[in-house]
Amino acid sequence: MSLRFAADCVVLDIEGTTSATGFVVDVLYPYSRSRFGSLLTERAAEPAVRRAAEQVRALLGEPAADAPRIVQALNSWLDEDRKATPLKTLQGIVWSEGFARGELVSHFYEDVVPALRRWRAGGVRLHVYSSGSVAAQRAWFGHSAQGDLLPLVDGLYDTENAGPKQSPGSYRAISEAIGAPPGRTLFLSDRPAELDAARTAGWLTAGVRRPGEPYYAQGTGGHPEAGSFAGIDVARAGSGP
Ligand SMILES: CSCCC(=O)C(=O)COP(=O)(O)O
Ligand SMILES: [Mg+2]
Repeated sequence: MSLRFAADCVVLDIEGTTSATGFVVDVLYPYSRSRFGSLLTERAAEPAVRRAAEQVRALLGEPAADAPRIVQALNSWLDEDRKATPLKTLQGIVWSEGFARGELVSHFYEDVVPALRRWRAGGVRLHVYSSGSVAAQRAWFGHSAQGDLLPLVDGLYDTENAGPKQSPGSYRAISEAIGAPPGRTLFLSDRPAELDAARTAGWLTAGVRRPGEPYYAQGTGGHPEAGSFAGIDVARAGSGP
């Protein structure tokens, strides 16, 4: 059964929704883990690295934490899959360089790219909102197995420029930035708590529930449910779904 929405734009979660969590955890996480040491020592003076290191110290409540202590904290957050903003910033630096060198190629479920093209051809704007940093998102969409998907995307949002994904205020901030009414904005995610926050902000929601993903057993928490993007029809509000 298809879900039908009248919406002007779609906002996409990545991990568990457009792409497999297993790929992120098995391929991307080890790639960043093995490079944090050199990033935090050899490149500590780079503004983005220095700023993220300060954010880690603040989160730890340890103003004097040195590079090995920061690396230890990052690795334990990786073990927990904690979506801490400085962890995501540092991963984004490492991953973008890996994608640019051709050492990484991103994964999208096979139903995703045809649906993105279909919705966009119908005049629907596409945005991304992920815990992964904007730099990581840009690299992810720019270096997929299906080619460069960035031309399909109108805007990228993360926990730095929008806020935490389980906070309704973040969705309000994105509505403000993209200039679309909340009631004509559809959020697709695998996590019920994110969908709840989006709905509180007045957005349309659909839970994407894919077998094998961590939130599959939990269900969508009462949000409309789709097993893949193939089962989601989006038409611009006013043009009839
Ligand atoms: C290109 S981002 C890589 C995935 C990632 O690190 C992440 O945290 C994604 O979380 P999401 O909010 O998309 O579920
Ligand atoms: Mg997700």
